[in-house]
Amino acid sequence: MRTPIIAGNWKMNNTISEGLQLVGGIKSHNLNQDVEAVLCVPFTIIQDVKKAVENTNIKLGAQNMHWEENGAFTGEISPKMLKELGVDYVIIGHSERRQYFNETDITVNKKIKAAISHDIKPIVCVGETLEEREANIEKDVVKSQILKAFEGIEEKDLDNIVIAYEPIWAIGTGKTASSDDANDMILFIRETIGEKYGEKKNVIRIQYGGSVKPSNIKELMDKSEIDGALVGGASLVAQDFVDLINF
Ligand SMILES: O=C(CO)COP(=O)(O)O
Repeated sequence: MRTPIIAGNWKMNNTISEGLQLVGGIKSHNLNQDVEAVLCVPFTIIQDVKKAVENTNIKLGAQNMHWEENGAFTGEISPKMLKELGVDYVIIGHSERRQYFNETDITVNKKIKAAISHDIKPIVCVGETLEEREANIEKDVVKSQILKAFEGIEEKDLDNIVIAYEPIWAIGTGKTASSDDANDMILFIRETIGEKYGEKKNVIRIQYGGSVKPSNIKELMDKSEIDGALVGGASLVAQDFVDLINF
């Protein structure tokens, strides 16, 4: 049985005061304890959100990190720094980072390895563009992203890795992949993991992301292969995030 995991990706939103107000709104509700709830917040708020979620089951995540522990990498944040802040999860290879900040399959792979070696759980993002889907190559694209991301990753680490399938055309557009299409791709990702790791494919958790909201979460979560959601816009509204966790 895989524990459902619903993670909010705040992206570049919320000052400290705005973020604390949002967390306060979320905490004022009862949350389904059978669902793992994660907040992936900007670096500037991590310490404050960490304090705010003490004594709750809400987990803390970052949205990116460098793979080195320290060094001459101006503007970067290292896994060691995140670990000291008590971060549980880190999003790796989000499509916005691949698109705007030159994230590649090679850096994604290095970051996954660095996260694991620092005991931070990576949420590894994959997904195709609209052009790739229209050209019917979406599965080739996603398979290639998965195989490159997992290069050199050991079987024992799969318990601590989450994959997020986020079709780029569904992010922030209001267009959700149909629950059948999302389930179909996530099954394909699971089979790809199975080709490399055998039965371990059944333990790795795979989320769907892209315009997930309270009105479509249940249909997605009812699907056999979908273990959770990575949520942008709807995670910025306390009531919506609570409704997602309590789907
Ligand atoms: O990119 C996403 C989460 O990482 C999805 O964003 P939206 O939920 O706003 O479409």
